[in-house]
Amino acid sequence: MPTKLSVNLNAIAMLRNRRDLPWPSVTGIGRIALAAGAHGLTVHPRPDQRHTRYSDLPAIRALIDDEFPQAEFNIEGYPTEEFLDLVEKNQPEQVTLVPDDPSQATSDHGWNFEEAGEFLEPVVRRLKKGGFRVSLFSDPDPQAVPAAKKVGADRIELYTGPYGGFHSNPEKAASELERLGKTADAAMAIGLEVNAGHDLVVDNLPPLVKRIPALAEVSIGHGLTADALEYGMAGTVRRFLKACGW
Ligand SMILES: CC(=O)[C@@H](O)[C@H](O)COP(=O)(O)O
Ligand SMILES: NCC(=O)COP(=O)(O)O
Repeated sequence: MPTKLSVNLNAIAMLRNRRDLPWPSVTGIGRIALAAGAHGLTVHPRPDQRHTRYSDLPAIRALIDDEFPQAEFNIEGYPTEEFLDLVEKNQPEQVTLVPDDPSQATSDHGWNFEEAGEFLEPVVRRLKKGGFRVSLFSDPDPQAVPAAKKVGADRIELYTGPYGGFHSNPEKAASELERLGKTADAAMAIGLEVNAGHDLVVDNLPPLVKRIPALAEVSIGHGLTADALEYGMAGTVRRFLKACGW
């Protein structure tokens, strides 16, 4: 089966949050993404709610339940008590735990499983008891994978930021791709499923899914939203010109 696509709505929410107006609508864009065939929706609510707001989550849950029951809801974030409560209230199919600090602009590294193992183990147990699939954001490091398995996760999500960042350096991108591939091989060999995300775009996806054919899911926000603007801009300008009377 090809890799599933979960559309991350954080960039849409951040754009909406520039004004006290309801557009672009996070659920409206989520509906368009699911109607176009996306397999799920991802949000990464942070404590300052500068992207997805906590109040967006029930509406996304209802959108999936009412209109796209085959789709999955993936909530990402650092597992504070507030975050775990949010997860339990909104019942996603998947929770992705990310070691990000509230001051970070975006996620930029995976868990250090040796250091965080004791902290993560009861969190993963609680989430799994609640019926949620648990994925752990992971750097591409094949040696680290057994520790991820030990804390009880179902999946790891490979952090693809450096791979995406080497878009103009094919040699470095190829070596980073191999590190991602070796980490995925190591994870799958011990029964972990593998997701991937961060700075993925139309150009860097084909080599990634070729190197990791069993990649379960990619979650994509920034690059996908940029493409939606670029490819949707011409038609939108024409609608506005028409509204001006042209
Ligand atoms: C875990 C991960 O890589 C994404 O959730 C990323 O943090 C996207 O979130 P932002 O678009 O809010 O940076
Ligand atoms: N988990 C990664 C994600 O959801 C999206 O990251 P990005 O495409 O916005 O970099």
